[in-house]
Amino acid sequence: MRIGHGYDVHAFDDSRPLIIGGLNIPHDRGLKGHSDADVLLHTIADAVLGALALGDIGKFFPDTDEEFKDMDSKVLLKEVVLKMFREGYQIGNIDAVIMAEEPKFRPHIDKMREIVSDILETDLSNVNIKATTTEKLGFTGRREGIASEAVVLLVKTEEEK
Ligand SMILES: Nc1ccn([C@@H]2O[C@H](COP(=O)(O)O)[C@@H](O)[C@H]2O)c(=O)n1
Ligand SMILES: C[C@@]1(CO)OP(=O)(O)OP(=O)(O)OC[C@H]1O
Repeated sequence: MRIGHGYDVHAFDDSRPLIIGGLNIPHDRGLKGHSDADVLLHTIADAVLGALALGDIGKFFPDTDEEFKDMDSKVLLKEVVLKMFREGYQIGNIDAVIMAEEPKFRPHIDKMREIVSDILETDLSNVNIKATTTEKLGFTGRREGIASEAVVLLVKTEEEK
């Protein structure tokens, strides 16, 4: 078994749509980034790479490379999942949190879990996603951006889950 941790932050950007967990979330602003700025999927990808001791998404998808401009982060996460399979691992379980004062994510969480579990090729019951405000404290509390954090457990493909 291997454990991994991911953390990511993106600032709000009035000119972009809000894409989190592979979903377009209705909101008056989105997030700034080289890609579609899906902070949750980046966090999960980093957690998987971390568990494999393969570094981070910036190593494989540099934000200086035009190829990854406005990239769909579902594609990015899928590529990380393929690396995981090549290393002989699969998802044990994952637990992620989105930190944001706004918008409310609760109504979208179940759909996000479906999208993430499909990409990770794991059962829905292995994926937990939650959201919290930071009680108006810090940069998330000031509505300057959104942060996300995840932990993931990987198991050898031949191991019982
Ligand atoms: N952006 C958010 C933040 C929170 N939630 C949901 O509200 C619950 C209460 O949040 P607190 O920060 O006051 O603990 C939280 O457990 C989430 O279910 C949300 O949907 N979107
Ligand atoms: C995903 C990448 C690549 O398009 O760009 P961003 O959307 O800026 O995301 P970030 O989490 O800052 O870093 C990873 C980047 O390399």
